Amino acid sequence: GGTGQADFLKVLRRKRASLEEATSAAEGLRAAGHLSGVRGYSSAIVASSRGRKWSVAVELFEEMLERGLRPTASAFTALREACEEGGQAALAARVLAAQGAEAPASAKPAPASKRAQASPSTSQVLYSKGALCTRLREKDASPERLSEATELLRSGGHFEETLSYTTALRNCEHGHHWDLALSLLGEMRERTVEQDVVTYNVAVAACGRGQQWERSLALLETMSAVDIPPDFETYQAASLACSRNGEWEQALTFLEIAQAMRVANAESWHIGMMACASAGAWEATLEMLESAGVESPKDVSRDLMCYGVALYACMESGRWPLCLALLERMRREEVDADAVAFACAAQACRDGRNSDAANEIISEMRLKKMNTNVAEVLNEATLSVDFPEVRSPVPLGALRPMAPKEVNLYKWIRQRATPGDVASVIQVIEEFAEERSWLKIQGEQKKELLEASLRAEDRVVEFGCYVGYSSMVMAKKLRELGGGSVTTCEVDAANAYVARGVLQFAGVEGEVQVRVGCACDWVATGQLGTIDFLLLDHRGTIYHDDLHAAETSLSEKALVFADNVLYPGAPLFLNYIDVQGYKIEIHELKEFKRPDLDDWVVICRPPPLAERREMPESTPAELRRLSAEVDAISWRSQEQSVDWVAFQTRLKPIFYQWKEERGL
Ligand SMILES: C[S@@+](CC[C@H](N)C(=O)[O-])C[C@H]1O[C@@H](n2cnc3c(N)ncnc32)[C@H](O)[C@@H]1O
Repeated sequence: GGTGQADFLKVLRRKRASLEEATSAAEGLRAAGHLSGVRGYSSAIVASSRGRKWSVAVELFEEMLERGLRPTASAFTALREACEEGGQAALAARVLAAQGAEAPASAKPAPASKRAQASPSTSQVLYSKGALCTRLREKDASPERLSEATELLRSGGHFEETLSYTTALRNCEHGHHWDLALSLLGEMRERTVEQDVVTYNVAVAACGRGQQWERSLALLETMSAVDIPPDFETYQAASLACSRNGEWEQALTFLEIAQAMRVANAESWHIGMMACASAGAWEATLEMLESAGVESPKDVSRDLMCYGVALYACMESGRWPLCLALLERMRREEVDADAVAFACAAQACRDGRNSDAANEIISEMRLKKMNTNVAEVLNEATLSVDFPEVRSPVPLGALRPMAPKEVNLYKWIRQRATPGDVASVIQVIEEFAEERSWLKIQGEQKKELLEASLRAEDRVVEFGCYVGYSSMVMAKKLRELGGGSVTTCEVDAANAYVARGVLQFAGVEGEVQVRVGCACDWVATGQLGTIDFLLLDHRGTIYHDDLHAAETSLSEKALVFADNVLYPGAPLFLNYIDVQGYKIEIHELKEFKRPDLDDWVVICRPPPLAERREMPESTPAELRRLSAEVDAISWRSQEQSVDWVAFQTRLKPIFYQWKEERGL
């Protein structure tokens, strides 16, 4: 007695557990009645596959089929992978065949000749866990849409362990769906999915963001009832919850508890100070400045951070003389003020009609070569991009050195476009490219072709997100068509953060998820889900490699849409799709805002699953040389200006000859 479903599953999941231990855990599940329905079996199959006990997983699988039960999609996938890993290719093929067979599966798995049919598109539509969780971030999602997303997560077998629930809760936090977060928390308990301190921390945060600070407090009590001790993040989340609701005194109470329990740190202290400052409690803020380094956690000192918050509090409450005194004291204590600190003081003086003092501060800023546009500095200090994948918001200022043009674009959008109106954001980006500086986006003719190529319910994967322009074009089009999802990979973290900010502003964060990293690494994780529409727009000279890696995820109706095939050029990709037997369509058009540069967009369709081949062993030397040249000029173009037109004049005849030879 005493051992619950979660404990047995834990044993099954453990890679180091022996086969005997795993078999008796499965026995334990059966004895306790946890193997009665689809969900119980499927969780056990997923767990034993993760733990590399393919034989246990297969046994459970056979048992399910005998009883006329159909495993969940993730059980199928996990089992197939476990069989493949265990060198059981024939078994893996049988599992695949059973998945392709009509539901519910019959006792006898379908013959292997049905294999080609067993692609994901013949079974139920499978969205990746990430894509479904992303929907929970939509702030104005209807209850029906939210419950559809959670139902898809459940039936897709994505809700089998702690981490998936926690991810969903985190997304609920960002979508302000505190009620859904609480109900998922309850569901975890009912289904005996293990809860940990992180699960509760996220739930506390979700209530806080949903303006339900009292429920946050109630959760702290639940934690002690279920015997999960809070950690420093719990108290931070709780005091942030209070802070968001203007309850600064309550926030300080949590700070005190955290300090008494020795789990407070500098971040906790700053959250407390900000709670006071933003609620207008300037005296309390200044008191905290005094106690910094004295009665505070060890890692706190009277530094720029504390002074900055104090200056902000005094500015907000109109105390300009205090601001001047603070600046003076910073000088004495040799704490260097930054642009934001100066700007707070200058703004306070202006508000107090003391323009002499304000001007003096501004000349000091000028001497230090800081931006002297006070409003702009303050505005940028309050702008940050905030999304579930990072623990705390990323301030725009931190992104500026890495992506100055893109940060300016983001600010442009915030000033000119309408929040939540994706069409206006798309248009403002085009205007920026027209009026300020060129952007490497799929505008004009390319945009039209992209829109015309999408189909309802397409699960789009994009390689090369940049600032999210094409992702938004697709999300908007998919909305018009009635549904679908976009997952986009971006290797440059600064671009990806800007993109997330832009997507959030446009109100499409529920349909688009940004994955930071190399496209091929994301493919390797298997987390991109099934792909109906693959958009290649990252680096032409590696399209063929990344396409090959993604091929096993392509659905039967999959289309590949490749931009920049002629300019700057993707010769090895052309060769690849030709040799592999793709159906190829070439669209001749112009590069965005470059009427002097021709380009090709290639739309192609992979051969049926059964006919797909390995990577060709050799490619013609001429093409490889061409590809190396494209790489070289592309790298050079990042440092200096290059003559693209001349380069094209040389390249074009080779591409057109290739095209003619194939009658395309
Ligand atoms: C032409 S831009 C994409 C434009 C975007 N599709 C649009 O139209 O709005 C190419 C982007 O791909 C990114 N990139 C380059 N190599 C990559 C890789 N291996 N994986 C993911 N992203 C990559 C670059 O950082 C750059 O932001």
